[in-house]
Parts: sequence; C-alpha cells; structure tokens
Amino acid sequence: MTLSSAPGKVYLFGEHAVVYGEPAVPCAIERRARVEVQRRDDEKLRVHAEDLSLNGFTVEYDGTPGNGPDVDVSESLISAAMGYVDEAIAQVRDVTGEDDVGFDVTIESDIPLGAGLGSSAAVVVAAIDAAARELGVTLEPDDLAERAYQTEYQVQDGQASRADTFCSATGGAVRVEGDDCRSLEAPDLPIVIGFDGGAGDTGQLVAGVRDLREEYDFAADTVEAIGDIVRNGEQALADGDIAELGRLMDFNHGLLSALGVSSRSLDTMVWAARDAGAHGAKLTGAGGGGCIVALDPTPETETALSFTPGCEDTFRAELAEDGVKRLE
Ligand SMILES: Nc1ncnc2c1ncn2[C@@H]1O[C@H](COP(=O)(O)OP(=O)(O)O)[C@@H](O)[C@H]1O
Ligand SMILES: C[C@@](O)(CCOP(=O)(O)O)CC(=O)O
Ligand SMILES: [Mg+2]
Repeated sequence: MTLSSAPGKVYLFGEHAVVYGEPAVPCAIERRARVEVQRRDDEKLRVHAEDLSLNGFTVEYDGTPGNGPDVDVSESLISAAMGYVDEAIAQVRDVTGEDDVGFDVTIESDIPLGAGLGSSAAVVVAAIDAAARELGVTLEPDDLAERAYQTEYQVQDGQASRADTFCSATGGAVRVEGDDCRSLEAPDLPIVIGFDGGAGDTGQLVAGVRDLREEYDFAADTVEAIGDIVRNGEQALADGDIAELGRLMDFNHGLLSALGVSSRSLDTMVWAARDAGAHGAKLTGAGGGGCIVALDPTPETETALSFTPGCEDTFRAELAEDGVKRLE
C-alpha cells in the first residue's frame, strides 16, 4: 500500500489567461487530497471516493429477497466523475511500462470539488505519485508535474495550463507561463476563502472564454490585460506589498467578470470582503461558482463572509510550503 497527498491552491492572479500563454501565479494551500493505492493481482481499477457524488442514476429492484438492486449509471456520468483518476492511472501505466497493472485506489480530500481550489490537480498529483511508487518508481517533481499536466490536458480536451498541477506538485507560490514553471518567494499572505457551496464546470467555462476571445478583439485584449496584472502582481509579491496585491486582485476579478466567468454569489462574496476592509478579493480558478480568495490580516472578512447570504463556508488558508508528500 502506498499513500501520497498533494495540496489544493488559490490563484492570486492569472487563471483563464494562463491557458493562452499569459503568466499566472497560483499559491498552494494547506488543504490536501490523499490518495492510497494498492496494486491488484488483476488488471482492474477499483476506486473508492467518499466525497464524489453522482447526480442521477437508475436503480432496478424487484423486491425478491436476496436479489440486490441493479444500479445503472450512464457512461457519461461515470467518465465525468472518474476521468481524472482513469487518466492518472493511464499515465502511470505509461511511465512504468506496466500496461496491464490494476489498482485499488482510495481518495480522501479536504478540497471542495469543482470550486476553484484545484481538487482535480491535487487528486491527480497524489494519485500518480502513489501509483508510480507502488510499482517502485519515484518520479522527480518535474516529471510528476508534467504527467499530472498531461492528465488534466487529456481530460479537459486539450484546454489546460500547467499552473494547477505544477503548483500542487511543488507547493508554495509558483509562476507559470506556457511550459516555463518556477517557484516564487512569497511573504506570509493573510488568505481568506469564501465558498458558496457550489461548483463550476471547468471545461465549459474555459470554452466560453475561448469563444469570446475568438469573437471579439476586446476579449482577446482583456486576456492580455490579465497578463499585465500578473506581471505587476509578481513585483508586488516580491516587494511584500499586500495593499498593492489586493488592488491588483480587485482589478483581476473585474476582468474575469467581463469574460463571463463570475457569478452572482461569487460577486456577492467579493463585495462582502471588500466592504469588510479586505485589501482585495477575486474569484479563484475556473469560476462559475465555488470560491473567492481575499487578503485580510484582520478577522473582519471572515466575519462578514460568515453572515453573507450565499456564502456557505469561510476559512483562512495557510500557504502550503510542501507540494506532494510521500506518507507511506
Ligand atoms: N475527492 C475526490 N474524489 C474523486 N475525484 C475527485 C475528488 N476531488 C476532485 N475530483 C475530480 O476532480 C473533478 C473536479 O475538478 P475541476 O472541475 O477541475 O475543479 P477544481 O479543480 O477547481 O476542484 C471532479 O469532478 C472529480 O473528477
Ligand atoms: C481556468 C484555469 O485557468 C484554472 C482552473 O482551475 P480549477 O480547476 O477551477 O481549480 C484552467 C487551467 O489553467 O487549466
Ligand atoms: Mg481543476
């Protein structure tokens, strides 16, 4: 049995634009996915994921004692739920050359699904690391990040950046521009998260921005302007200038909103944080629903968010210095 964990992340700046070659700065946070892997003696994959739920299935049951229910779940629902794990295992089969190996996989996670905190990247990084080690192969951090990126790229139909997976594999604050991925020095940031209890569909949201960018030059300019914000943000991060980081995050949120990836509840939480005196606030990740990230060293933002209708949960997030952790 082999166990690895990997952290989720928030984007300080640059989600969506990073898909088109602009830089982005995500930052790993101490909320982790843990994946336990056990080699099987057949070729099957058995996945136990406590936090994953399926919306809609058919059960056939005739009531005869001893005749259990026959549950029928559509292929598309299963592949939407299992796509990341399936592809992560395909990457491990490829890198180890063990094409026919099977695994029992158990996933446990503190990261809400589809909420912009990078649950997919954390699950994929931890799964690849644990499954490869289960076969006696310890991947170097860069190889692990690359395999995890390939997984997201496949599952998201060729629309993925290296930002989430590199950040989850290496930890800390990182800068990603195309295939140039590096770690950044970051001050201790007073990160507050607000979660609306919902989720967004990463693939659909990315496709929406792609279409806008193709249709309107000003949408393409908006994506480039996000790149400019990121470059300014890097400087503010290097200077430890939290007030400037906040201003730039506010600006970044406005441009993401213009690109159609915010939502009423995300905007409401962003404004609640700003009204409470946060240095700045923005949605994080793909958007559509899920989480915002704000910077506030005082308890005010958390208090305000806890009273904001539509905000289901709010918590502080510590920067995760470590990326993947090899636990057993
Ligand atoms: N705890 C988990 N167990 C199993 N699969 C998970 C888990 N967390 C995330 N996933 C996978 O990741 C998908 C969500 O990823 P995504 O839409 O990119 O959102 P995000 O990365 O922002 O959380 C889920 O549909 C599921 O396939
Ligand atoms: C929208 C995007 O920039 C980030 C998606 O982040 P998340 O999966 O919502 O945590 C897509 C990507 O970079 O692959
Ligand atoms: Mg994701």
